[in-house]
Amino acid sequence: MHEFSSKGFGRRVTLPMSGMVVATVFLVLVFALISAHRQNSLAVESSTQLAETAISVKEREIARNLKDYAVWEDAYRNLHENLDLAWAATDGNVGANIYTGLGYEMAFVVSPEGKTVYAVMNGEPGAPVDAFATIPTGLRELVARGAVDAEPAVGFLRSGSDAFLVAATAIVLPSADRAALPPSSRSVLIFAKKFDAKFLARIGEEYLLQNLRIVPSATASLGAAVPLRSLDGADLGFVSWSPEKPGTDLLRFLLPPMAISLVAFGLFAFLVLRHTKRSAAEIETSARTIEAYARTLEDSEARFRDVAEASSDWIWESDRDMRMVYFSARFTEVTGLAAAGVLGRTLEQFFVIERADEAWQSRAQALRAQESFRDLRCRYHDASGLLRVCRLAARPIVDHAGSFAGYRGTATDITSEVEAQARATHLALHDALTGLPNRVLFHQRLGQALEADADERSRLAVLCLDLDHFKEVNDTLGHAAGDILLQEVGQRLNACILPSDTVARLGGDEFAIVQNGVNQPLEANALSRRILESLNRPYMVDGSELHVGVSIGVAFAEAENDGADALLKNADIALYRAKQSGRATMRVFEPRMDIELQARKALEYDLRQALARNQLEVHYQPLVELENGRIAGVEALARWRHPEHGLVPPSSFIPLAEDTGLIVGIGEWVLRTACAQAAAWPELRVAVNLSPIQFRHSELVETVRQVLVDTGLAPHRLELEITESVLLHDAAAAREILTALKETGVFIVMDDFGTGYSSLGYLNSFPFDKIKIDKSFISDLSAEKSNAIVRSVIGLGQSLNMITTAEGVETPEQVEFLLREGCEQVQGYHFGRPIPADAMTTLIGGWTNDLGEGRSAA
Ligand SMILES: Nc1nc2c(ncn2[C@@H]2O[C@H](COP(=O)(O)O[C@H]3[C@@H](O)[C@H](n4cnc5c(=O)[nH]c(N)nc54)O[C@@H]3COP(=O)(O)O)[C@@H](O)[C@H]2O)c(=O)[nH]1
Repeated sequence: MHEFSSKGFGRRVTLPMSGMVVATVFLVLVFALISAHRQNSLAVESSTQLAETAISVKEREIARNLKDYAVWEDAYRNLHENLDLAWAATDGNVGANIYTGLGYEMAFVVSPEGKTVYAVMNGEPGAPVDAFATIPTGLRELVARGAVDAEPAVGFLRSGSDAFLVAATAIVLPSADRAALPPSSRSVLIFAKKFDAKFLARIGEEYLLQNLRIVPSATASLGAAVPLRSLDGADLGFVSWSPEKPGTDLLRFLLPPMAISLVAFGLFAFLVLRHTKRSAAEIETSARTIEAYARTLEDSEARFRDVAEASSDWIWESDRDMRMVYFSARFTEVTGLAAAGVLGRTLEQFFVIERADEAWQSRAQALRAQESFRDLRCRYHDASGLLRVCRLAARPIVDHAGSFAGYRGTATDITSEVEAQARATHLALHDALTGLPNRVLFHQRLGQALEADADERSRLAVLCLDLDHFKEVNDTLGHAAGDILLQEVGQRLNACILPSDTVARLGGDEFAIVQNGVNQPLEANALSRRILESLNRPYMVDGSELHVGVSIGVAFAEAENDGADALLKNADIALYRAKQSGRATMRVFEPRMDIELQARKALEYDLRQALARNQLEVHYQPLVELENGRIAGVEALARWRHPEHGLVPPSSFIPLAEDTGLIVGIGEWVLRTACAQAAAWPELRVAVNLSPIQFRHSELVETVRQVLVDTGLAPHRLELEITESVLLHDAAAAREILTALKETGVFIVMDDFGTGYSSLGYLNSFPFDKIKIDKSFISDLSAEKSNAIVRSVIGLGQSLNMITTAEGVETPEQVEFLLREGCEQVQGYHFGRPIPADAMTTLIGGWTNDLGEGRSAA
């Protein structure tokens, strides 16, 4: 495209125009100046001629006047033949009148002998003046010529510093033949006119020559001059004047209006140019805009081409019958299909509209109504036969008549997007570790199931599952092993359910199942049994055989229950109850469970306040040496004096304290209180129970050490009772802690021996000082089996050099049996119930050695 610019316009139009204007002005000026100069020159020329004429006239005039006096008979008689001065001067014939009348300053009569015989100087006749002395140069030659010439000889001669126009001629009779007269016989009359300022002024007036004057040189001329030369060629100066200057006058006349016209023209030209320039600039702007539009259009087309070819979209067109008539090149690149093979097929033959698309109906309607549509999701088969997903958008093509002529639109292959979306949805709804539905999907499924009618709802059961001892697997074998275990659990659960059921991992070791059973609650029971049986089977993880059970809580949907959350909560309460019931079991939700749970929560709340409000107490139960009946020590047992419920036994709040972690604070408080109390008693030992939770607490050893220091109790007077469960968790760590505790000097007691695994290995490999036989064996001593167990434990203690204590001794028969079997210590109601510290202080003071009487402390 031709570039149009205001600069270019300036170069092409403004400058030539300005040049022409300047050239015109210059030419007019030059012509005016030349013309003025020529006119001035002509004026000088003509005034010079005039000046020359004037001089010539004055020459002729002096010659004529001279001749009038010289060619006169009276003059011949009185000035030549006889010199009659009276005639000349007195009579005034050739006297003062020469000056006053004719204006000649000098008049001389020179005799034939060349002598000045008469002179009139400035109107004074008869002055003895020698003409040749007055006019020393050139006069003789002039006189000589005048003497012979028919006409007076005229010329300019200098007298002093003045120039004179001098004329000389012979005095003759008018009738005389000059040629016949010898020159030597002639007297000559001379007139001289001084060329002074006055004379020149008069000439100037006559001949209109301004400022006529004599100047010494041409350079001093007033503008025009003619030289004055004497007859001998001597320089007498110049007659100069101020010639008229019509050219200059003309210029003076012309230049101002011309200048004004020029300025006006220049201004006009400037305005025209400026306007033109502005117009040019506007045109240029327009041209640029058009150019920019054109470029934008080109860019847009290029962009469209690039986008069309570079994007995954392809462009398609259909005719009014929806038959495909055009595909862009991208179509083949994306689908692998040849456009020719598809052209001619209808839109709906190639694209299958996805009816699952939420808004598909309105979009499909728009398509049929020949309106614009977008986001119409379709499927199609690519060249390899794979089903792919694309999104269509199109606008109707309208022909010149305004009728629908087909569609033009884009198709975007969104297969990857849809797949990614599906993956994301799966991830959002499934547990990454097990692949099971997660809590979100579980809620969706449960919600959907609950939307069914009352009949179907009554078949619905929710099972909440929690693995038993999973935390221990995680803690001992690490999280990787825990993950493998969870995956295995997921697979086993999946194997237990029916396809209509949903099993989900809610988090950690919690799972849940939505079961659709025709015969509820039978089917839920059956499923629970299957799960208990399946999950109880050992797991092989990293070459180790692991055992984890599962606790199950089941809740059934009521015809009008409160929804998914309520159902799940009920199942969770039932699960809690299953856990409380010793794990590895199932419980079905009952409404009272909820009440109990609420009560437990209230209790938990109160327990949190108990320590701060001094509601806890320590009671002491004596430990008696069976052989001599003396009190060997006391067991410190926690009590909670609740403001409303009265004295709460530890069995009601210790498990709660353990579940909530409050046991750490409570346990330390019991330890400190018991040690402080024991320090006040004589050489009695005090036994304090350590919860497994306390045992796992990292600061246990330090706490014990510090309490002993603080209370001043000798370490050997403190017995710490632990149960087997402490050892189960992490045997190595337990050994380390027990050893550290042992090093402080305290006694370590194995409590409730016989209730757990009762591994003899524990007794051997851990530093126990005492074994306490659980009261369940003592109360059952009538049974043969219990007898045997108690006997063997006593024997074991003896062989391991450990003290054996039997707890829960209530009858003399039991005492007798234990005495017989060699049991060293006893504890039980037979000897005394747990009592407050004051009562124990009193009891210790009054205690006798009377075993036979079996006095009770309670
Ligand atoms: N971690 C802690 N545990 C504690 C603490 N205080 C108590 N406990 C544990 O609570 C359980 C129940 O204790 P308690 O209700 O005090 O019962 C003790 C005795 O009263 C009871 N006992 C004693 N003699 C008899 C008897 O002849 N018959 C009978 N039925 N019961 C009797 O036995 C309990 C003491 O048992 P043990 O600890 O195994 O020696 C109990 O397990 C306590 O350990 C505490 O501060 N921390």
